[in-house]
Amino acid sequence: MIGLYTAEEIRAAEEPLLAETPPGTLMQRAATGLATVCVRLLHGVYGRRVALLVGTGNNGGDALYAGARLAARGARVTAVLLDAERAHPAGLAALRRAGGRVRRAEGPDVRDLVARADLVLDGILGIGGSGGLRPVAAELSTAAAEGAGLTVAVDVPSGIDAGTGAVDGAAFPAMHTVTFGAVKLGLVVGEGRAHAGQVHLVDIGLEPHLPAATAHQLTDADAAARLAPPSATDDKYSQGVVGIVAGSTTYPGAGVLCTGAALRTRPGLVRYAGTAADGVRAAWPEVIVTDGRPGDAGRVQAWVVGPGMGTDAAARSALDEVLATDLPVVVDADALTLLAEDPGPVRGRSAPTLLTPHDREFARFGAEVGADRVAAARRLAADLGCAVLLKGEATVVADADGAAFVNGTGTPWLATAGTGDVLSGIAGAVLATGPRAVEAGAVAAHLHGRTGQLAAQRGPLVAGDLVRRLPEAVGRVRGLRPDRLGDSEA
Ligand SMILES: NC(=O)C1=CN([C@@H]2O[C@H](COP(=O)(O)OP(=O)(O)OC[C@H]3O[C@@H](n4cnc5c(N)ncnc54)[C@H](OP(=O)(O)O)[C@@H]3O)[C@@H](O)[C@H]2O)[C@@H](O)CC1
Ligand SMILES: [K+]
Repeated sequence: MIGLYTAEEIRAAEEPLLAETPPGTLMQRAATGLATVCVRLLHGVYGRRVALLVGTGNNGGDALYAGARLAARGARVTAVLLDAERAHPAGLAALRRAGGRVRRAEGPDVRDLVARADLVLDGILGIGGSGGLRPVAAELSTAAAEGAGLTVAVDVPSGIDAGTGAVDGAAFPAMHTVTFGAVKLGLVVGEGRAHAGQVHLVDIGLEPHLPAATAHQLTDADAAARLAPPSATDDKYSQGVVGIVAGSTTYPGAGVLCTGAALRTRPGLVRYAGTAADGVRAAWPEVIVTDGRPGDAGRVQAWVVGPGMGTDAAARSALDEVLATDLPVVVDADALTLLAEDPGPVRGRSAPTLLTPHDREFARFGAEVGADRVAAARRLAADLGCAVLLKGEATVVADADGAAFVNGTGTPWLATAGTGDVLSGIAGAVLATGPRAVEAGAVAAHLHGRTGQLAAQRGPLVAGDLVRRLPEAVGRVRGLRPDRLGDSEA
């Protein structure tokens, strides 16, 4: 798992490291790592035009020292100082010694210089910044974005809140972010994610001083650990039997997609109860189907309730029946609308419970999501005493105790009808294997995103494509190559 940290946690970890290393060591480590990534991204630097946007803090110092290294290798480097009197003096001297030039941000033609650069390094603000970019910095960031060159943020894209990903006003739009010591939470969630682009982590020796992270991102290996193949002793009942309460005569598709997703994720046994029974039976002959109540479906290890089920009295009664069991439950879509009216049945549960709202469903529980998506998910989870999966380009999953995951595999192609039904089916299949609800949500979001990426390789995707590609996506997450059989992997 990749630990995700706030600016305060990073600062606290830096303190002892600064005390035990000679002055300037950490900045040199940061600048060296930064320059190395830039050389790689530029495929060589000789003769390339590099513009450094330099603020008043150590973030600007990093940019100046990295610029000095690039200048020493033959790049044509110009530092653009946002406040000429307060730029990092030693960094400035190093850049000049290496042959770099220096300009004031307000100077004539600076905008053109930035727009024409092959590489623009954003050293305006790091983790010491607060609020959005001031006007001149904002204008130069726009010039960088409109230019043809690479945009690379130093540590964090200036103008984003490193701890939350919130953007208050303007922020630097980076294609890449080279971050030091540990991945900041704000680089992977909310608006910060879009501004950070691809994140590169540079080791500056911080790791031994970092606290245990309270927020994480899963890797494929982490997700694979929850998607293990059945063992030789497994039978159809022992792999986690999932029960699906979804779809209706009006919306049979939601039942078909949700059931199919559960089946394709964990095909041991899936049961279905609801009024889309005919559609589900026709689409998935492998599923045990009843058009009765959840209790008529037979024994399960986890329930998924909600997609397309409607919000009438029968739906409420089915939801209450499922929540009254002592089994793990995924609550999605229409069931969330019903639950928001009276969340009582969730508050009293002790079995793992995962709510999977999008922003509008989230707001029905009493408060808008706002710019800090991790805090919002944690708040609702703590309030209801269950896990909350808040959908988004970077889906956040939080538990009542504050443990949180930010998904790294999302793709905008997933913003299409029915993909949520697929996600809840996957989550139910994972939840039936026995993890904590927050972990099941994180694994489901990871697999759902990977499946979306896979399906989108062939162009626009629809939710049914996800269901079809799920087995291959599970294999890929587990490290299987599509052209090799599982038994040849050893
Ligand atoms: N510590 C370490 O060991 C290491 C740190 N490292 C690096 O240092 C970075 C942190 O450096 P930092 O603390 O100097 O803060 P930083 O983010 O550069 O900027 C603060 C300055 O900006 C100003 N300012 C604030 N908001 C503003 C705004 N909206 N618009 C305009 N200005 C604004 C504020 O001044 P103010 O104007 O508020 O008086 C202040 O002067 C970190 O991200 C990493 O890159 C690495 O080298 C590794 C080792
Ligand atoms: K920056």
